[in-house]
Amino acid sequence: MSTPSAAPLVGVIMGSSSDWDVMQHAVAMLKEFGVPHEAKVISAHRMPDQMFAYAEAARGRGLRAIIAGAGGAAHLPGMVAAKTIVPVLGVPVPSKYLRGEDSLLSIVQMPKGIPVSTFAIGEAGAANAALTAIAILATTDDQLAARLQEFRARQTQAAMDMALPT
Ligand SMILES: Nc1c(C(=O)O)ncn1[C@@H]1O[C@H](COP(=O)(O)O)[C@@H](O)[C@H]1O
Repeated sequence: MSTPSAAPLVGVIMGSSSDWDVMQHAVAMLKEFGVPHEAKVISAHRMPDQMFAYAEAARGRGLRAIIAGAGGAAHLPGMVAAKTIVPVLGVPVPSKYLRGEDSLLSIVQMPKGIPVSTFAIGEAGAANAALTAIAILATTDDQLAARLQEFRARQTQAAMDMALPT
């Protein structure tokens, strides 16, 4: 589909560098599929002006999906979604005191009209957000669609090959 140096199609943003342990799983999946992407720390709380600028420029820069991860009072995905029509995929990052249940509820309970597609808490959510971004791109990219089908087939085979210690 694209060379790694091509303009990013997917933006991966997170509220803090402390979210990287989780969000790296989204980046790893995008890399595995060869999808041009960028990864940045953007915080609605700590850098609201930069967050607005990022969201406002996203569509014009060619981003087709934004994966936004945050923990605790996780307003980043919703606020980005408020400022762009690029699909926003929200990843709840596990928090220190409430295990990410606060992150999940902060992201998922959006008011009607401003959607954030919300994923599971943690690593699986980050990986699945990337797979959804890839699926969005695959609607107009047959090569990427074929790679996604192969990924699914490998996963099915791995499940069928699972053995139990009997
Ligand atoms: N939820 C947000 C936002 C935001 O939503 O704008 N900005 C930072 N944070 C979150 O604060 C947590 C703690 O951040 P620090 O580790 O930097 O103190 C992180 O999980 C981050 O996503």
